[in-house]
Amino acid sequence: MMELKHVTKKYKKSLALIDFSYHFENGNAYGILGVNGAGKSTLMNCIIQNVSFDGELNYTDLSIWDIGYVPQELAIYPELSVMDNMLFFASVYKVDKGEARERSVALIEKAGLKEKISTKASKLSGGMKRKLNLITGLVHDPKLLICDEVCVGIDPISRKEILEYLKELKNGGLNIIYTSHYLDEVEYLCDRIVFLDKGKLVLEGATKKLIGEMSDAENKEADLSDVFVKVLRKDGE
Ligand SMILES: Nc1ncnc2c1ncn2[C@@H]1O[C@H](COP(=O)(O)OP(=O)(O)OP(=O)(O)O)[C@@H](O)[C@H]1O
Repeated sequence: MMELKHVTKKYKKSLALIDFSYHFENGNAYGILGVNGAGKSTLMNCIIQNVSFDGELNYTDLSIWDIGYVPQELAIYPELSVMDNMLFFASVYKVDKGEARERSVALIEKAGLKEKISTKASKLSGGMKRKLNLITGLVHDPKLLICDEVCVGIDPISRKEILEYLKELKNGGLNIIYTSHYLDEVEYLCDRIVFLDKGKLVLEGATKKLIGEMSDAENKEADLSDVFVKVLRKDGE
């Protein structure tokens, strides 16, 4: 799908990503994990070329138009209705008008927002805004969906529905790069995990394998949060 080689992103006062090299392969959901400030959003911003960086980024069988990006900060238009937000994002991606309408209605229904289809985004609840934010990233039927903390503020039932939907899309061939501090989400959805620490890739591996190794080592039923703590907790913490 794409390869990053020696990618480094320097902001004025910080090195957010340091010499990051990784080959993202088709058919996977990748979880990007790290503590606050580890460089997760920066990595995503490099992948969608939202920021300048040093190093190489090569998409192999996709283009920037095949990527859907759902940012951590809401990126919807408050004065536009739910439907018009969808149609706006579809037009950005040059989706045919008829197709855009059809896909938008289907996604709005899937997100449980059918009754709000004509409501201005500003009048939605926080969780509904999040759902709209997510489905705008899917309106052009991307090959890769990048999700940065998409379930923050969403109630547990809707969160479960969203994750099940993402899993369904993944099983249907959508590649996903996902970051969240809710490790149960990442464990459920992601086949592989990339751990970042202070901008550096410190470990990557298959989710099940990492958890299995941890279970053996600790002689208990471990989960992804055990792996996270083991990999990223510093001595003395
Ligand atoms: N636009 C920016 N200008 C300056 N520094 C930035 C900018 N964006 C991020 N940084 C810095 O880069 C580092 C990595 O930030 P980033 O947002 O990528 O981390 P993160 O892992 O996504 O964190 P979080 O889990 O809190 O969202 C931090 O030190 C942050 O302060």
